[in-house]
Amino acid sequence: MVSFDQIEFAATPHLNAKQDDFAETILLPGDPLRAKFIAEHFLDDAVLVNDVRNMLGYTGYFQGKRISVMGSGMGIPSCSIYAKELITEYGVKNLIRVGSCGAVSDQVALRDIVIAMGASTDSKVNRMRFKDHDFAAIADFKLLNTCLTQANKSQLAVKVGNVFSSDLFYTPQPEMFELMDSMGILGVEMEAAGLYGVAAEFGAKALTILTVSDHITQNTHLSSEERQTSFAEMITLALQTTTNL
Ligand SMILES: O=P(O)(O)O[C@H]1O[C@H](CO)[C@@H](O)[C@H]1O
Ligand SMILES: O=c1cc[nH]c(=O)[nH]1
Repeated sequence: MVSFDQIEFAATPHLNAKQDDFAETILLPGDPLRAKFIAEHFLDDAVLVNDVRNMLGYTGYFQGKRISVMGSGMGIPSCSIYAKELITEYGVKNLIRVGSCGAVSDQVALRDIVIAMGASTDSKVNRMRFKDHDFAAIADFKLLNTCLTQANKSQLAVKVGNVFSSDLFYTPQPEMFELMDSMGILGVEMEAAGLYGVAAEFGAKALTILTVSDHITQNTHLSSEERQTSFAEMITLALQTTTNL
């Protein structure tokens, strides 16, 4: 029987891209089909660089700058695997999540763009990496500042603040939504706190930009087709941000 150590991976257990296939900056949507959509509609000369588990990853150019985009999967464990391998095995330095989220506040509406300055969570991952203490999972200031400057320049309204990264999409604690609203949570999603923890642990910069696809407390939703295709403003904001890094 062949042991795990004896298996020769093309690159990592989860990525079959060649050493310099990824750019220094990568956009990370949860959905690999959103990565394909971004590559096909927003990048020039995009080539597929990863297809392990159909977690499609591409590298191309935006306004002449080399940029990658890849799905990260759903949830902190999946996103953490890809973020860690991209940083430590491929030298990726800037990771920008472009995701969807649910809103819990009447001050936040469907299609709003939320930038996660920080991410609260019910996940234990950052306590695992921080000796059981509370680690403040925050965006990299340079990425955040560059993104906000770009949003202002584009006259694009964004909401900036705290989000909640949940381990369970189907939560057994719906009473949390009211508390989240009262504590200023702008959106509920499933990766930001983990992505920020991985970036801190392995020395990279990370930012999360979200589009509100569901209003949890108002029970309104974008269709799945809209979720995949209607995030143009957020994607453009993320890509324009990368040109100023
Ligand atoms: O649209 P994405 O980026 O996948 O983000 C959100 O959507 C998924 C849940 O439907 C979770 O991954 C959550 O974080
Ligand atoms: O995690 C998520 C993502 C989108 N919408 C939600 O309600 N939750």
